[in-house]
Amino acid sequence: MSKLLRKPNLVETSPGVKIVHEVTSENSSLEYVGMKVVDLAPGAGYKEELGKEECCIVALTGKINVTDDAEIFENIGTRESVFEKKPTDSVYVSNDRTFAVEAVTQARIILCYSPSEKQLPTRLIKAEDNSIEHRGKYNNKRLVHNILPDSDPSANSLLVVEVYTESGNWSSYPPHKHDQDNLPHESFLEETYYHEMNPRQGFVFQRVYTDDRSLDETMTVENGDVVLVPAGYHPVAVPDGYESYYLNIMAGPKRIWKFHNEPAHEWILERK
Ligand SMILES: O=C(O)C[C@@H](O)[C@H](O)C(=O)CO
Repeated sequence: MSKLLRKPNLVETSPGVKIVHEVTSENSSLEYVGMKVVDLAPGAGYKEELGKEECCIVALTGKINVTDDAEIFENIGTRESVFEKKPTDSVYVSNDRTFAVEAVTQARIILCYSPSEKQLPTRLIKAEDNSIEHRGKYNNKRLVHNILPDSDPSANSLLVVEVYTESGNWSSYPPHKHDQDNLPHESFLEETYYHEMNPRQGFVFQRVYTDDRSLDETMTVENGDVVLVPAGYHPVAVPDGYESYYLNIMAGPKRIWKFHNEPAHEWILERK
């Protein structure tokens, strides 16, 4: 059984609140990245007291209200399905604060965590604040919504991004890694992938492998699955007929996304 692939496992913790995924430093090998995927029925509430970790609350689908006890952000969230392919709203909350989320409509939220010591202001990251990128050509085309890129100083460690890969295309490709603290050449960042497919019965393949192949897993990933990337290259291949969406959370000792392409496959980028 794969150590890196997590299937949705819905646990109802209170009426209308279902934890779909929970990745922590206790139940995984990750030290810098944690995540929760939470489903909320209309009117249901989820509250958390953060310790020494920061959190980015992504309104993946549906509408929610979010408060950190000082500010309230009402009716945030922009889409019913991620495949509407429009950016959504998120809220950054710093360590040692409390936050509460209330669902206005049926909602799925993703809570992205990383260890953090220094308090920063709570921030509403509006959908229109996301920078949008179209990357790649031929069968390497993808659409990116940058929620918390390294150019945005709102967080201490967290980097959060959404990626759409077209049918029959590849992403995180040519294969790249960021598992060495060796700037300016490469940064060390752990990563998680939360995947969805359209139509939902689709699947993608994701390979996670290191140069020495001490880690080398190729996974069949289905709708709602999470893949952990503690180290190594992590390309995604999408079959014909299906579109892929994933949300990446990255964090490490330095908040810089500097990746290293696998030299054998870098020529992909040189094509005219
Ligand atoms: O551009 C892409 O294909 C997306 C990836 O860069 C993805 O966000 C990732 O692997 C980050 O390290």
